[in-house]
Amino acid sequence: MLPTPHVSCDYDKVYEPSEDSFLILDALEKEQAFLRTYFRSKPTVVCEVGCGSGIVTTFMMQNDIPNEHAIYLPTDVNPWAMDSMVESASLNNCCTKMLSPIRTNLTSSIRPREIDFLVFNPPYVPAESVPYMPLDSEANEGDWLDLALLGGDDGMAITWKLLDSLDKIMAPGGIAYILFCARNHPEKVVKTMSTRGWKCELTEHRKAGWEVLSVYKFYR
Ligand SMILES: C[S@@+](CC[C@H](N)C(=O)[O-])C[C@H]1O[C@@H](n2cnc3c(N)ncnc32)[C@H](O)[C@@H]1O
Repeated sequence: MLPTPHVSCDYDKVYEPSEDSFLILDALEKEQAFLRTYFRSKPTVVCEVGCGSGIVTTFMMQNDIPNEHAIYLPTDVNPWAMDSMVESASLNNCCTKMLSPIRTNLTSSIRPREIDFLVFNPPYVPAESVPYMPLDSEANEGDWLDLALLGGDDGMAITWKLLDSLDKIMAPGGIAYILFCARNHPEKVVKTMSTRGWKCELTEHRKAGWEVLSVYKFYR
C-alpha cells in the first residue's frame, strides 16, 4: 500500500482530507499500473481540480502518477489552497517535481485540449444552491469550506460544469477520474456521458458512514 502524504493545514480555511480524498488515493493506486502503460513516457499535463490541502496531487507526485514525465497544474478557487498545495508538496519532499498551482474556476486558466490527466473530488453534497463565491476582501473563512462541500442540485452543479467541458479541456487520449456520492446519481451521468462517446468505468467505491462514494474513470 502506498503511503498517505503528510498534510498539515488550517482546516478552518481549507477542506480537511476525508473519506472522499482517501477513496481517490485508493483509486489512483489501483490504476497506477494501467496509467504507466497507457501514458508510457509521454510528457503529461496533470490537473487536479479543487486541490484543497494538496493531498491528492502530492500523492500523485510522490508516486509518479500517471507517469514520471508529469507536469502538475492543480487548481482551486480557494486562495488558501494555493499555499496548502505548495506546503504539502514540500513537506513530502516533492520539490523536484514540476508543480504550478493555479487559482482559477475549474480549469478555465488552462489552455483547451491540454489536460492529459484530470482528477476531481468535487463539492458533491446536494444543496439548494452552490454558495456564492465571495470576493477575497469580504470572504469569511467558513465560506471556502461551504464551497468545498455544497454542490447545488443533486450535488451535481459544479461536476456537470466540468463534465460538460470535458471535450473542450481534455487532450486527445485524456483520462479523467471523478468522485461521486450515490445522491449524485452517477448511473445517470454514465448514461449521458456514454451517449457523448465517453467510456465510463467504475474504478473504486466504498460505503463511508451513510454515504456511498464512487470514483469513475472517463476516457475515449
Ligand atoms: C471536496 S473538496 C476536495 C479537496 C481535495 N482535493 C481533497 O480531495 O481532499 C473540493 C475542493 O474543490 C474546490 N472547488 C470548489 N469549487 C471549485 C471550482 N469551481 N473550481 C475549482 N475548485 C473548486 C474547493 O475549494 C475544495 O478545495
